[in-house]
Amino acid sequence: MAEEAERCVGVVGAGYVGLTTAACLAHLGHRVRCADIDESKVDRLNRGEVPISEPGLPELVAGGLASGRLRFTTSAAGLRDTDVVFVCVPTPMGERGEADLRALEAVLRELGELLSPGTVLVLKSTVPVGTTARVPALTGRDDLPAVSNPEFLREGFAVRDFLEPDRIVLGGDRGLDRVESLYSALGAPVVRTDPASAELGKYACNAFLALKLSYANELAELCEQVGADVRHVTTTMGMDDRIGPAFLRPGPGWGGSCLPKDVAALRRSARDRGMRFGLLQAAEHTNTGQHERVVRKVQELLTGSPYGSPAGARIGLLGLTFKAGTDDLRDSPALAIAARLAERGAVLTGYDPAVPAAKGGAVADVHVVDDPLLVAKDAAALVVLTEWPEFRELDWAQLAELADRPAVVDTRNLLDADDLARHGFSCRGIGIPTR
Ligand SMILES: NC(=O)c1ccc[n+]([C@@H]2O[C@H](COP(=O)([O-])OP(=O)(O)OC[C@H]3O[C@@H](n4cnc5c(N)ncnc54)[C@H](O)[C@@H]3O)[C@@H](O)[C@H]2O)c1
Ligand SMILES: O=c1ccn([C@@H]2O[C@H](COP(=O)(O)OP(=O)(O)O[C@H]3O[C@H](CO)[C@@H](O)[C@H](O)[C@H]3O)[C@@H](O)[C@H]2O)c(=O)[nH]1
Repeated sequence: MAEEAERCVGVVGAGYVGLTTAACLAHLGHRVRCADIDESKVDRLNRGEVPISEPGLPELVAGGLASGRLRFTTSAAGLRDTDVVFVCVPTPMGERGEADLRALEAVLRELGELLSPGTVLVLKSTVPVGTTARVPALTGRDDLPAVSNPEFLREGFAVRDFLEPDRIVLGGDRGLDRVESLYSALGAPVVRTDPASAELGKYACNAFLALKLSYANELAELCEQVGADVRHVTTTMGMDDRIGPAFLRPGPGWGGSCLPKDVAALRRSARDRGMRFGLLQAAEHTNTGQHERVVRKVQELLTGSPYGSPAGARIGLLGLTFKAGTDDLRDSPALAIAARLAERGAVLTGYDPAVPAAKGGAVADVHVVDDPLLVAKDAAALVVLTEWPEFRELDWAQLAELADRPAVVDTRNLLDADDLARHGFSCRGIGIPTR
């Protein structure tokens, strides 16, 4: 990388966003110092061990450490001589749906005490409108330009999305050139705007994705009522350029560490300003209803069997993470559905390729195993909750033999229902004709 590209950049938070930002900026030739309060995480990272599952990230971290361009520290003081600092700490859902900004505010107060005049403070965490404008008050400094630079990466594609973004959004009035120059090698389109529009733009995207998904899930329900196939309906929709094919796959409901909390925070922001934003409320309502619809499908499969209901029935769960390609369990619909089944007395065994049994303690209500065959053993029903492609390749003949009853609810429409029927499985998908 050219010598002039080398800048000293600070990153606070070494999670999905912070670690990806730090490793990718080092890859682009910048000198990066990344701080996190989690000592064991920092130790592991300095040894080149990446604690999250993201394709390409271990290689970038190793490369950054080897070149000396990337270093991890537990102390924000390690960021003293940086010239731009990206804040990437969590902004989880608070008790009333609002974004909990305590970690972010603590970091800003700390940075206010140590940064050199002129250091640009970049908020990459997802924050409600008005947060960037509060940076001078929170740092106690008016010589630190503040820029809103929301992040749009998806888990499982973090490195790719960072290095090939659809757009880079920068909101602020000072320091924008310096931040933009860090990304110049990417050649991505840049939206320059005011901080409020940048902050709201991020929520607007996630909320729109959630609306699209709830729409697809409601359509799927109607398809079942009228005998249509939601896959054909959404193909028809997706071929319209104005709609597009993405985010139309029905499923067990939308989850993950971002969509649910961001929809709730946007709704809260609207409510605080006297606006109801009923569309968001409807999308959330549909989403919790979707968990219940899956439980109902399991119940239907058990009706007429000796079990009659989930009470006391062994139910096997295939997939626990909120989507395939990640090991993240935060706000996973699979776990919400597991909780509802457990409430009705089901005995749950679960398998997920990204969740080793050793980590199974983190999954309430579910006995996590390392072998999908164990999930099927004596099961009254199986439920596919995450769209891991390897589930298609399972030996379904053997699963049928192991199960007490060959019955499956496929919430991702992942499996080949004809193939399953050949092995004697009765199968219920979402919004598709029943086998
Ligand atoms: N995960 C995603 O896909 C994604 C994508 C876009 C935006 N975001 C947003 O980015 C932000 C971070 O999300 P994430 O998923 O990377 O979080 P994360 O939980 O994966 O990581 C956050 C990191 O910050 C550290 N941290 C917490 N408090 C700290 C402090 N006071 N000082 C230093 N470090 C601290 C934690 O130890 C952790 O390592 C959130 O606002 C989120 O909404 C997340
Ligand atoms: O057709 C689809 C697509 C997605 N999902 C579900 O929707 C949820 C969210 O998926 P995805 O958006 O891929 O997950 P994240 O990695 O959380 O990414 C979202 O949240 C991030 C954090 O804000 C943003 O940066 C990303 O742009 C945004 O896509 C998951 O439960 C998916 O299973 C479906 O059910 N059907």
